[in-house]
Amino acid sequence: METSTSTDAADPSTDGAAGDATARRAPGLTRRTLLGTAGAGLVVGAGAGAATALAVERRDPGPPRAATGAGPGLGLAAVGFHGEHQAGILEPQQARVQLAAFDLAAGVGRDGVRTLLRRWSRTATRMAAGEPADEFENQIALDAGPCSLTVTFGFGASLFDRTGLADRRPAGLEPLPAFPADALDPARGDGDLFVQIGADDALVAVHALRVLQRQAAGTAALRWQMSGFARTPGATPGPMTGRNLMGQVDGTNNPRPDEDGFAAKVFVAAGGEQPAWLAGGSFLVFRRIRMLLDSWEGLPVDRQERVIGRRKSDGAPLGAAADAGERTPVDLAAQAADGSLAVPADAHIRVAAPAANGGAAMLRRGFSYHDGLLADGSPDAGLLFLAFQADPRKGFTPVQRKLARGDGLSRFLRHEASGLYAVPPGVSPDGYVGQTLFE
Ligand SMILES: C=CC1=C(C)c2cc3[nH]c(cc4nc(cc5[nH]c(cc1n2)c(C)c5CCC(=O)O)C(CCC(=O)O)=C4C)c(C)c3C=C
Ligand SMILES: [Fe+2]
Repeated sequence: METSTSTDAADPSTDGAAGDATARRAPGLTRRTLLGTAGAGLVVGAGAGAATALAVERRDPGPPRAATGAGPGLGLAAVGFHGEHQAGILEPQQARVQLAAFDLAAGVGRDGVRTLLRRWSRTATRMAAGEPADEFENQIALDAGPCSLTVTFGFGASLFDRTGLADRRPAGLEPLPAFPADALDPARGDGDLFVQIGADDALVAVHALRVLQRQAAGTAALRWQMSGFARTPGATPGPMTGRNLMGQVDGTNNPRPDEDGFAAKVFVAAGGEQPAWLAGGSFLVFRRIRMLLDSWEGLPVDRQERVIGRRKSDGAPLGAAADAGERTPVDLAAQAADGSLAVPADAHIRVAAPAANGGAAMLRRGFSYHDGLLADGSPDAGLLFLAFQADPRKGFTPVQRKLARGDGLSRFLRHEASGLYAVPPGVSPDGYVGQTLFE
């Protein structure tokens, strides 16, 4: 059944990196959605393979979240695995994420990785369509639909040495520099292969990770794994940008897919400095950033707002009118009643702004985490910072250099793990992720 899912333009004013209405498809493919089949009364679950085969070859996140809300629509929404770019970059953030990195087993080379990537791609295609996962199906998500599952793969710098492909390693994978106050645990960062699994249901996300992990047995083993979360679709009366664990509206000033130069900020261009195999791909910077929440929550709200440079209630920039909103343009020259800068000199948005960093920009798509308590009783909680960009040497690195030195927010943060990955371009229906590198 064909559907007429409404727009091809994304609307980042909603609660994800790229809004709720992104609709793309691989060239030559029809747009068929699970919701379309659901309209005909079809029940979709992990065991409903034959019935859902219709919906495999396209990428479509389904209807706007506001219309979907909670309930069956949430489970039925599907994002096809195939497309120009990998899924999980432009789509709105799902409620749950699993992040993991794998290291190759000793002696595994290019052929072994190629075989694994073929299997992972085939299985990710099936799971994204709500089909059972090949031979390692474990029934964890048996009754659920795909819940907007996306599986996004990345390659760490070490993969290129281990597979004899050092000459094809992108310049953008140059290791990130050490930043002041970094307290990184190497065991929880980097890795040969990386995967970001997003879904609007925790079981669906964990199911996908378990399957990929078992498929990799003998070829690659988990190096680290982390779980994160964001706002559940339908939790707010209407679509809105989500909040982080500091209570701030977070994600407002992300580059927007409908703005000039968006692709150049986020995706690797053909014919540029990066190798041809990565054209249409991206780079992903990952940082596990713990928030010192006990200190933060002891700060009065007006001081919290000056640390960021935005109002906590609605995310409007400081210095803007009372009826301003999150989308009101930031005026960095605005003055408070006493003549001081309304957005202080060390406010996070002033220090991080592209205008203050030679235009450096990135698409932030972070998730919160809360993993219990540390030995001192403080929460082990914060942000799994994820930022897609065309070149980290022009995006993340210069911005983080400035933040580490002069950002008022950094007093409340600890960077505890880090990873940098080349994210290959999207996959064609008869191909596999990383094919342009491995063939
Ligand atoms: C190096 C890049 C960045 C890191 C690391 C980072 C960490 C971080 N940020 C917040 C909360 C907010 N960040 C906001 C804006 C913002 N942050 C960055 C970059 C990094 N943040 C940029 C480029 C921007 C946009 C600046 C601009 O152009 O205005 C905001 C404001 C709302 C928004 O625009 O998203 C918040 C809130 C936390 C909590 C955090 C680490 C845990
Ligand atoms: Fe930030």
